[in-house]
Amino acid sequence: MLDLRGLTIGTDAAMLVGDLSLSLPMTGITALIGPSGCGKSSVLKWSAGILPKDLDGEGQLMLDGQAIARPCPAISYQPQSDALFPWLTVAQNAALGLQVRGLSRAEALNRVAPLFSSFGLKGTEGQFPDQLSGGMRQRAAFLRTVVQDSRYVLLDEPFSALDAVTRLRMQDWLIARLAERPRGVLLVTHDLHEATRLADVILVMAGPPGRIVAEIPVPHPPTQRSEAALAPLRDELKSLLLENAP
Ligand SMILES: Nc1ncnc2c1ncn2[C@@H]1O[C@H](COP(=O)(O)OP(=O)(O)OP(=O)(O)O)[C@@H](O)[C@H]1O
Repeated sequence: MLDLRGLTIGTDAAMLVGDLSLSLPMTGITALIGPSGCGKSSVLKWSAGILPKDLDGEGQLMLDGQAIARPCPAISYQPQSDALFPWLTVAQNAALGLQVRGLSRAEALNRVAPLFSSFGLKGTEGQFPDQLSGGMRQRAAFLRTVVQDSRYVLLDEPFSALDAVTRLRMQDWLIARLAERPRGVLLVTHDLHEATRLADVILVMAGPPGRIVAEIPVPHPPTQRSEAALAPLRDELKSLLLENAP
């Protein structure tokens, strides 16, 4: 279990996140939803240890009950944009997270090479990011994130730039990858269909200052969810978001 306790983030002038706590189980997806600017990305960035220098963050991160320092190898983070470097090939981009963690370039490239096929990227190894479709870029970014084999993954709106069909395919693809290798995922999204389709638990944030106002378990396992069955939950989430709107 990954526990975030008493997180407060602010600038000299304003509190952006106020005394926020959340728990991430070892497996399954926890969605974090809330209005723009309530602090979702800042919570992820602080947890990943990359909060911008002009923000102050105070809080505790606990892994299986032990306080841990950030950044922590057990946690990987995928920022809002796919953040692929245009001057590196897809393989070099995918290997980058491992290099940051201390592997040589050759070792890192060897580690990612066998994964291209299951990530739907076979044949793209030597291409550059701008030669890929949006869905392929997201998969390349996701490959870079998960190849680090961290137990927890923080995903900031990973599918928001994709068209509706590609988004649905990528959601199914994410479920399949997590079934192969279970991890605890914290997924920031603005899309209530995506949250109810993928998540086991939905955390609703309000703010500023950012805080969690509801924690809602999603009924049925992801493979047994129909649009109709999830409609009342989406209505509940909409009401919560509107009630707590700034
Ligand atoms: N580096 C920064 N310096 C000062 N204020 C910042 C900085 N980064 C973010 N903020 C402010 O912190 C608040 C929370 O931003 P954050 O990006 O975490 O929100 P969010 O909920 O993820 O928004 P969105 O859904 O639009 O991505 C916003 O008011 C934003 O303007």
